[in-house]
Amino acid sequence: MVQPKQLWHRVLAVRNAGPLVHNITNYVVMNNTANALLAVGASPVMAHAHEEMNDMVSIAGALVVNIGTLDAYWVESMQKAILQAKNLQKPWVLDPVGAGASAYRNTVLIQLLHTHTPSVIRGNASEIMSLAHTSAATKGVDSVHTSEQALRAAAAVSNTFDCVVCVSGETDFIVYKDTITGVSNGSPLMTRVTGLGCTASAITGAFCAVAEGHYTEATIAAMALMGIAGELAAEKAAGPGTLQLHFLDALYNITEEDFVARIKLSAHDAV
Ligand SMILES: Nc1ncnc2c1ncn2[C@@H]1O[C@H](COP(=O)(O)OP(=O)(O)OP(=O)(O)O)[C@@H](O)[C@H]1O
Ligand SMILES: Cc1ncsc1CCO
Ligand SMILES: [Mg+2]
Repeated sequence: MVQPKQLWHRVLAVRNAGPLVHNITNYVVMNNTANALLAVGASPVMAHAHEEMNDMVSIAGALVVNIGTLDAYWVESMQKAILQAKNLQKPWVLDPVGAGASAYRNTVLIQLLHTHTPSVIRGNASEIMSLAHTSAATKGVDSVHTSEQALRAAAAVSNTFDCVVCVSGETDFIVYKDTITGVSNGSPLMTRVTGLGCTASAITGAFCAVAEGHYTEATIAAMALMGIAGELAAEKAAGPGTLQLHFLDALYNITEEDFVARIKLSAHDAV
């Protein structure tokens, strides 16, 4: 299994390189996501005008596509950006927010996935199960399943699209084909702040930008950083409001000592 120190080096790589991450994301989370990217040392840009998709992807280290607040114009932006990522061989991360909640979301997801296979898909359990057609149940953008329940679906999606799949939850599972790594950090209070899953996907994009193709390890490192920062923040927070503030500070201030002492990794057999 990957060593905590190796993962820490990926945190440092993001801080040192400061990659630009191009996000096409939802109205709800744009500000939190941009601030979280800055806190880990990356540079965010949120953009969706058709006219600038090619230029923006060409200067970015990674593209993150999040379907949280969809409309037809944005879908075309997403397709243009994904095609440019394909042409320039840049990593792209898909956050299938609300997969299964509407027929429109499902149709768009199929279009995006067939435009070019993502490097990583990061979603909650219900979203990943919807992508694998193993369940149609969701509660909008929130999961009604545990991440363990989505493991078989995650493996199926990874095999179908030949990409890394991360299912978040109490334990985050990072799945690539038959390799499954669990990250059991985090706090239940994280589910009471909107868009921390979207933040996880954006940070995964930053880690992929400096990963030189090692997207599984990049995703494990990003999810461990999310979880540990969430734990550190929850220890100081009085509720969701202050969790959000302490979370950004924890992302920014986290040390190798915190990271290595707190990380909870596990290896799992194929399901
Ligand atoms: N019960 C839990 N215990 C600990 N950590 C959790 C728990 N549930 C979620 N997390 C952490 O919260 C973060 C967001 O994951 P979550 O599964 O809530 O995403 P999501 O449903 O896509 O969120 P959103 O749609 O609001 O962006 C991840 O880093 C995950 O590890
Ligand atoms: C609440 C919400 N609705 C659409 S996107 C979003 C942010 C969390 O996914
Ligand atoms: Mg989500």
